[in-house]
Amino acid sequence: MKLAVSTSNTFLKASIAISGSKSESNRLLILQQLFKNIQIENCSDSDDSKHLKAALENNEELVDIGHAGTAMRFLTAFYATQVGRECTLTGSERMQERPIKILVEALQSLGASIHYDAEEGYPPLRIKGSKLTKSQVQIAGNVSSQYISALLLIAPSLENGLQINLTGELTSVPYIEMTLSLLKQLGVQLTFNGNQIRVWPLKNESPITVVVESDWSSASYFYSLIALSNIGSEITLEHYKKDSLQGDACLASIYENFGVQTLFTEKGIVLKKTAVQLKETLSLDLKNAPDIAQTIVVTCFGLGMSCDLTGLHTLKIKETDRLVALQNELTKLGASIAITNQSLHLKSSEHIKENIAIETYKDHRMAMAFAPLALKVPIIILEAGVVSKSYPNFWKDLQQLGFQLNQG
Ligand SMILES: O=C(O)C1=C[C@@H](OP(=O)(O)O)[C@@H](O)[C@H](O)C1
Ligand SMILES: C=C(OP(=O)(O)O)C(=O)O
Repeated sequence: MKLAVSTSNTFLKASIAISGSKSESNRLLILQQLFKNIQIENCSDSDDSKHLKAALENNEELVDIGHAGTAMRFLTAFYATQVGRECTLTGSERMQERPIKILVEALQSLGASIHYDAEEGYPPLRIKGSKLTKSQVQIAGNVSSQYISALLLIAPSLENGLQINLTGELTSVPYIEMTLSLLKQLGVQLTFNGNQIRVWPLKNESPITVVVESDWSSASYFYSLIALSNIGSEITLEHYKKDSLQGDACLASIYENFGVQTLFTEKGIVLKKTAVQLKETLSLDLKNAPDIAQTIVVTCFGLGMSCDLTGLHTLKIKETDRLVALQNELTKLGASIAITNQSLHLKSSEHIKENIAIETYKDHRMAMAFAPLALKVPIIILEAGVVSKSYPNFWKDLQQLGFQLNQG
């Protein structure tokens, strides 16, 4: 689906309810399967969560989780512990290019039976569930935190718990902390000191209802919309809170640089556009919040600001190589941009080219990050349906803000 996106209304006012965090939901779905006593409210309506739910509900031999990175990593660990279960776990073409060796080797060192069906180090995986009796493992922490969360999710179900020794400089740490916080909410005992995490087996499984906070990564597109809109614009986003488990809640302070104020209310957050003196260059290290990098670069471009973003080393192994994708598409719009393997440097530019067709590379965040530019110039988003990976209602919610969407 090709969408021409435009609007003549740069003064925004709306109230929007985004569904639950995909990251929290996917952790809870795995934990619910392991411990049965968990009720989940405001679960994510993302394709990724739907794929994970379907995989957990069906006992099929071939499990295909599409583009869902967390589902791939979390299910690898989960199936490895399910005695009597044997399956092949695979995903989309891109998923088969996203590395998983670090996690597989860690699980194998614990005694898991996992084999590669095609290329070593990548899905599809042939997994035979077994009882893991070892309780110490070493794993690199500098490639993807999802490998560590995958181990943490199964840890309380292991007979002797698990001690994880992390090597290298940790990346995406808030996601590890999110996993630990959810385990603590279930009553799991654990410690996280320096590069060592210890998790004890869960003994008392008392019933618990967890209400998932709405998704902050999805909220980023509304931060960008407000940043690019007129002073006085205001959007309410429901079901957000100040003491979030999601690292992307750092948006609230980052977007102050663009004149976006965040007010925490009973209902959620209210984003308001206020007057601000923009910095010439915004410099940020995003190793703790990689999923909002695309949103931030596009906001800077839309406001004619330059930016230097670092800590982006994980972007190359996500839904697409996001550094290359950003460079290609922003260049088409007239930007001057340079990338390295872990950073991005955008020069300020005064002009944005109109009616440019943005490729989305099967990456939901490319579509959603570029859409707010429609406040400045009409823009075309190719394969716009990709948004459903994390935010199926994105286009509908954008229409609520008065945007015109024409299918071509
Ligand atoms: O654990 C999670 O829920 C996630 C961790 C991050 O991945 P990395 O740790 O690979 O950076 C993030 O980019 C992804 O969208 C979700
Ligand atoms: C990287 C992402 O997801 P995953 O790694 O779970 O596919 C994302 O949602 O931006």
